Amino acid sequence: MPAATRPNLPPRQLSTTSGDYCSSNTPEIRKYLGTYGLTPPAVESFEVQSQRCLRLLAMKTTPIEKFQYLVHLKATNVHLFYRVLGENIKELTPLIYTPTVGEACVRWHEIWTQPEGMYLSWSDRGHLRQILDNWPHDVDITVLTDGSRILGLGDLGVNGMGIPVGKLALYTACAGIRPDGTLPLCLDLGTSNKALREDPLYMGSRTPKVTAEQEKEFLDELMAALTDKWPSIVIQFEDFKNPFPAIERYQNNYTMFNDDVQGTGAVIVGGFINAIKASGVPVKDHKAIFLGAGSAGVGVAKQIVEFFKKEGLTEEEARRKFWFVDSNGLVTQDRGDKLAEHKVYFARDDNNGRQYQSLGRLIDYVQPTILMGLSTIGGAFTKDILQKMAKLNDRPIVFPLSNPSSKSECTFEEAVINTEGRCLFASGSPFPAMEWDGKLLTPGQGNNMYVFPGIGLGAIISKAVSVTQDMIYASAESLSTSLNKQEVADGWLYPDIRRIREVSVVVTRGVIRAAQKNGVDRAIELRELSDAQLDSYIKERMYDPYNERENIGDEVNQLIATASGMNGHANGVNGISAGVAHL
Ligand SMILES: NC(=O)c1ccc[n+]([C@@H]2O[C@H](COP(=O)([O-])OP(=O)(O)OC[C@H]3O[C@@H](n4cnc5c(N)ncnc54)[C@H](O)[C@@H]3O)[C@@H](O)[C@H]2O)c1
Ligand SMILES: O=C(O)C[C@H](O)C(=O)O
Ligand SMILES: [Mg+2]
Repeated sequence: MPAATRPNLPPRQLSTTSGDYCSSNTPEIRKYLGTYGLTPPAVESFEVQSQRCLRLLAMKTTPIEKFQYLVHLKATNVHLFYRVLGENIKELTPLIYTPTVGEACVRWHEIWTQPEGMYLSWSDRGHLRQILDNWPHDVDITVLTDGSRILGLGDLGVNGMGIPVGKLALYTACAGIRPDGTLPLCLDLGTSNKALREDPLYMGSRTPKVTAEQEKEFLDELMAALTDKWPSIVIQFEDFKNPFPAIERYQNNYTMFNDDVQGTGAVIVGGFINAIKASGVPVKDHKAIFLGAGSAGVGVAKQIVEFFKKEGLTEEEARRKFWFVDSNGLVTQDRGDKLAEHKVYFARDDNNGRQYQSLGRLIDYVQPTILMGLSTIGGAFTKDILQKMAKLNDRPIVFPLSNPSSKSECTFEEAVINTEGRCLFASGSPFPAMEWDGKLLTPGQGNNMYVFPGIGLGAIISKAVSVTQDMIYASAESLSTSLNKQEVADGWLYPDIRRIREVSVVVTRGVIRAAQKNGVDRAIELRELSDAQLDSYIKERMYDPYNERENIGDEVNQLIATASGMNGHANGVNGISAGVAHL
């Protein structure tokens, strides 16, 4: 076949990142692009490409090398990346997200190779709206961090960019938000991490973190700029050290939510509802100890209060079911230190002057049915602690939720062994299944990845003006109903992550219905749809990498179609795309 020139086509800059050299491009596409002869001759199917990706991945020996390969794949062939991810979601999520993303953030300044997302610095204030014009796409959703509390790893400054990037990849993989509708955003407001500031490879401002007041001023400008540029944008706050003022400050005026407080609260309630059922203990008899009284711990407890209220408890009865422990011991009203505002609601006043410093002693005193960990203290649920829980309860509820794995309060194996296989378990980071007493036990993963994609998609599709408490709670309830018969029969607390796209549809529907109930939806035509119709509507709007051409881009399709005397897309042109969508 003669190598073709590019008849009737304007000059085009070829690019390695837009699929111009993709091995699935047919000879016709290669000719039109002028890449004929510049790639190996085979025209490859997705299966073959995928096989190569998985082999390449298997050749990488460390999680961080695998992470880097996947970053490269996303940058060079985005649809292939999402196909491979979608088909191997259980295996690959721990590589692009928690726990590997934790190590990637710690080493971001060493492993960075290519730009992803946007960085906005303190010195940019006054110009944020202008800078947003540099972003080349229309944005549906952004994940925003200042890097100040990355997982349980502390302040990592602009190294925290890995988190918005990872979360948004899950928005696409789990809820089908178009990749080019996502904006990872990292604020460069200085960092309290002295070692990073002094590291020659660090890529952020080498100044201490700005004050809380200055950060508010910056965020006020940013929220206005984002919404001016993209009026329907959904803004997710992530991994801020002190996120409490942000929710109160912005939730009524912007479509925003804080994933660590609200998303985490919802995902834990979702699994918790199932754990309570499985425990056999009536709601009124449960008592919970929380190790860690930070944004996530208090966020989770507040959502559980809502659940207890729906189950018939008064707010006062619900509130009194919690005992919080922070780095100074049991959170009480008479502890002698000034409690942070968010802890006051749960501070105990019935401790008779006793200040419990040790978790073990507190367990003896409270006799809890539930033990939650959001403390960032890896291994805090020791053998002794777990055995106490097992002695007190037939089915102790044990949720070590801190991330990444190294910060988990215990592993699944430790929990199973020390409770003789009886615990109802969910952890923030993934752990492998294990055999116990001839049975395969599978751990639940209580990670906000089960809900944030559906909260975001629900807010986008309903065009919500704000994200209400009812929308958050609806995501939890919907999640708890999304298990199939087999998962329920097997005693799982969360659905199989391999079904995450189906689960996200259920969560999205619940979120949209709650937006409608609260009257914050602007897409009011959706109110008329039945649940089945709404589900179809949601699915139709979800990005599906199998329906995308192999990265040849609309521009090239258009040119091919035009050159062939056809209108619109290249579907059917000389068989060019006949197979492309399903190669
Ligand atoms: N599973 C999930 O989906 C999920 C979601 C959000 C956060 N998290 C994890 O939860 C953890 C906490 O996040 P956060 O935003 O609340 O952080 P935070 O910094 O606001 O809170 C940490 C809390 O732990 C307490 N703490 C620290 N050392 C302690 C000790 N030795 N004993 C008892 N308490 C101690 C602190 O006093 C504070 O109350 C992180 O590891 C994060 O990765 C998990
Ligand atoms: O990022 C995660 O895996 C969950 C959560 O948002 C966290 O901060 O730990
Ligand atoms: Mg987080």
